[in-house]
Amino acid sequence: MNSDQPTYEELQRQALAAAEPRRHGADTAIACDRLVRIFSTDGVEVQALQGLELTVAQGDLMALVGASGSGKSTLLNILAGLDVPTAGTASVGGYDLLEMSARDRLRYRREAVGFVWQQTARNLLPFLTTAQNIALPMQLKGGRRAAAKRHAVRTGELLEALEIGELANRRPAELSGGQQQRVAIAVAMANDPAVLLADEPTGELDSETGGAIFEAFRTVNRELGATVVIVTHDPLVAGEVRRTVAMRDGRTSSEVLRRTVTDEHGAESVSEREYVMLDRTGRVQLPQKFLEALGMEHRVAVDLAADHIELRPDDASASTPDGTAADGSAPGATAPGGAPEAAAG
Ligand SMILES: Nc1ncnc2c1ncn2[C@@H]1O[C@H](COP(=O)(O)OP(=O)(O)OP(=O)(O)O)[C@@H](O)[C@H]1O
Repeated sequence: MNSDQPTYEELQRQALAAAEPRRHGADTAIACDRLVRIFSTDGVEVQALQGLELTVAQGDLMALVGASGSGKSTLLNILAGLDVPTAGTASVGGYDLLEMSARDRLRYRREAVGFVWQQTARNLLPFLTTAQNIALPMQLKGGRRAAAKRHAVRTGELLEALEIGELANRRPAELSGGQQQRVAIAVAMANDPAVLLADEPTGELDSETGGAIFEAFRTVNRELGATVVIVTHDPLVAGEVRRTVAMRDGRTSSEVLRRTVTDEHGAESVSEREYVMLDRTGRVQLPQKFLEALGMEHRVAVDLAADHIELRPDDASASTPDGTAADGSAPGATAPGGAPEAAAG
């Protein structure tokens, strides 16, 4: 037997390790591991989530992007406690989203997460004023009678933080779309949730108003300490956050991290870096544009270098028996235009 071949015991150990749930640090707000959601309608199954992995740290402000049908809303509904995954694990703010009892689920939705919908009208009760809409989630949560004073204080804090104090006594019909969304953010933050989720919150607004709403999310993230996840098609929003995660075919496929760097003259600029997800079995999903640029399909040649891994187009069929490529170059030569490189851990 080839000595490079793993033994049966090694294979068994690797399989058991891969099946173990991932461990997450105490500063993790959202952790999804191999999340699957299958919908069945009229005997047809749709795999909306296909083993999705996502970790969001406490205090993050993150955008989730992806083509229509990639599974963004499905994920958000699960994180909001409105839908239950078919398999995998998901936890938010310490709540296990698969194992929750009906009672815990209700408490989770009232206290642990806040939600802002795209349809402005869906976020607010039309017959209540702004202040009453904000106070309602606190009243539903219940508590002692003395809580009324605490509710009023919290309502005041949110009116001030979101700069909507002058709208306190107006009903939703007396507010613009942008004002309604700012009130909706205040309502979602009423019970001080660990996580604030928003599905296309700027989708019905013009770009200037959308920018102001995004600023409101930034405020609750910075000043009220909420972890914020925004599903968006808006490139302005996606380009403004530190982390943008892209979904493809029911999985997280890549992400862009941005950070502000200061040069030796003190001038600040934003540097961007794109990463692809590496799952624990070693799978990566390479950007389609890279694959197309080098005509890569079916299989690629892979080599380990000192500090990275190199991927090249499959040249096996073009090689001559002595190992030189048909074009005369040495085996493993860098492909024209440079080859995409996968992150090495
Ligand atoms: N309740 C459902 N029943 C059956 N199929 C569903 C259901 N909800 C979503 N799907 C399917 O799951 C897949 C993912 O849908 P999802 O709404 O999560 O995508 P999305 O990325 O949010 O799309 P969009 O940007 O258009 O809102 C799609 O193929 C969709 O048709």
